[in-house]
Amino acid sequence: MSLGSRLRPVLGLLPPGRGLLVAVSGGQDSLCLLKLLVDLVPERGWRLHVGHLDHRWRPGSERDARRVAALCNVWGVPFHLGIARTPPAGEAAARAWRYCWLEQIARGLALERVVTGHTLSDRAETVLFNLLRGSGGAGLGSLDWDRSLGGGVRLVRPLLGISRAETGAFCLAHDLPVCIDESNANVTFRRNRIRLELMPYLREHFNPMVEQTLARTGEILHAESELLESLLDGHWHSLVQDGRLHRNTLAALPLALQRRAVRRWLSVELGKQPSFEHIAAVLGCLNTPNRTRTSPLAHGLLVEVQGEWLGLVGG
Ligand SMILES: Nc1ncnc2c1ncn2[C@@H]1O[C@H](COP(=O)(O)OP(=O)(O)OP(=O)(O)O)[C@@H](O)[C@H]1O
Repeated sequence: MSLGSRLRPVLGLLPPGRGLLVAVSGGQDSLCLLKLLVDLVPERGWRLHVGHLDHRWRPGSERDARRVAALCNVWGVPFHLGIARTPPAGEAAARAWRYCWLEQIARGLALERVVTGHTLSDRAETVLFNLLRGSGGAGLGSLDWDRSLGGGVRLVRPLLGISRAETGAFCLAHDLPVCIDESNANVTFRRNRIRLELMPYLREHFNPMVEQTLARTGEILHAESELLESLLDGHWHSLVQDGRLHRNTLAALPLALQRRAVRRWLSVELGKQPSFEHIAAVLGCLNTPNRTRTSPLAHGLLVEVQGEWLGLVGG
């Protein structure tokens, strides 16, 4: 079956006539995505735009931008370029900058969707990456088809059912000018080691379909995580008041929801994801005497028992 036909079942995420900002790095996944979408424009009537970000991480990075711009010119798709003023320090900063820029451009052009070229292979690698870091279901299922990017813009990943091997073959068959990112071969990055060393090992020695299997695990865990989050939503109102957590309400929840509640509460109050140890420390205060305190969690803040409530105080 062609990749175009494989995409059909998920086209509901990209309704006809909508404005789409396609994030194109110039690599094989996003070029494949762009070509598939361009071919569908006559039928779907989308208003397509392309966004490319130059991190300025390596000399000559502007070459990738020129290549993508040239292709957009040939295909008649408006091209937008974001250039980092100073190169982002690391992957996480780069990702935050990319999504923030893409959302702003999309909003400025009144485009409802940002579309990225994440594949089934990315999803499988994310499951492994987060498993090795010790994530729970939310982290393992974090890469999904569709989520809010903020500002009324949604982030859609239509290639999550298609592997990197397939996007590579597609680009070859259509003679697309794929940009090679040499940093992808650098195995000092943990993600690259998973892709280049761990995944081939697992494929050879454990399961030839390991990518598909892990991607499916990600899909299952995402749905289960959504269910738990919606159950938590139902309790939130009685759990949290004025930034404090109600101890007895928390204690009455099943352990899985207790952990999620504390995780959500601390993420909001601390502005960062808490560790498992922090969550356990807070749950350790469920039956302790008044004024019991945890050790400091972050930014010099710790959790204190305040009668019926758990609150954050400076250490
Ligand atoms: N420099 C870029 N310019 C435009 N889009 C990009 C750029 N880098 C990545 N993207 C978009 O993000 C997709 C995923 O890229 P990549 O796997 O390198 O990012 P990631 O950081 O691993 O993803 P995530 O943001 O989920 O962590 C690409 O297919 C593309 O759509």
